[in-house]
Amino acid sequence: MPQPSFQTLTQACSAEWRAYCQHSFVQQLADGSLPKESFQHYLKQDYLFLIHFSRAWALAIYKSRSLAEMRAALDSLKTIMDVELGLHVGYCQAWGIAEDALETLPEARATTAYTRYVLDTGLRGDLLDLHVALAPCIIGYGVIAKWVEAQPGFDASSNPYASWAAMYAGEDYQKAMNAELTWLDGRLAHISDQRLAELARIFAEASRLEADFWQMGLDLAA
Ligand SMILES: Cc1ncc(CN)c(N)n1
Repeated sequence: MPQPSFQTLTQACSAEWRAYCQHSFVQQLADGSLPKESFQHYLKQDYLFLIHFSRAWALAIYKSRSLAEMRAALDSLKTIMDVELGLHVGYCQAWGIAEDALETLPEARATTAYTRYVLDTGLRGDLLDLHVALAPCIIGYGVIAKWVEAQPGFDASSNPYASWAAMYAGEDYQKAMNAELTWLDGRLAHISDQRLAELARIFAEASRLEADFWQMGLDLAA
């Protein structure tokens, strides 16, 4: 039997992974038909989401057992704080929403559910539990953005969400995603079947919460 890897997790949770990666929010993003209000609602909640995910990566630093692991988690934290949050602030400024107004937005239930699930999983589990809970986020968006850009209906010159896709398909984000894939593949290679089953449950739940996050954007849900 081949060694377990990140791909083993996506295969074990194929329904949840597909429902997340091929959600209608993503499909509408790719063909440019996503209503602007849905994207705005999503992106404002994502600003709040990223603040909590920064906390989760800070927890990964705390739970690390070596300097190499600490540096890897710090790199992911910096990708969120320096690359992703910058894109969100830029979009919101163009819509006339200042950064301090974003921080005081009320959190939608989907934002609270997902972020607190990941933080709780990391607090009660070990570093691998935490990384698996974070994987649909960091790896999923890199995969989704490449898929969006490869769609025949995607036209970067007219699609209103092209800069969103470009950031996640771009070099900095893809580098962070690949570093996470390498780390996960290395750690998953030697685990037992029982541990794999535990981690697959975490991965499935985090993927389901990602799909709920897209749905929150579509429904403009509070
Ligand atoms: C909900 C969500 N999931 C993932 C990502 C990509 N880090 C994000 N910005 N937002």
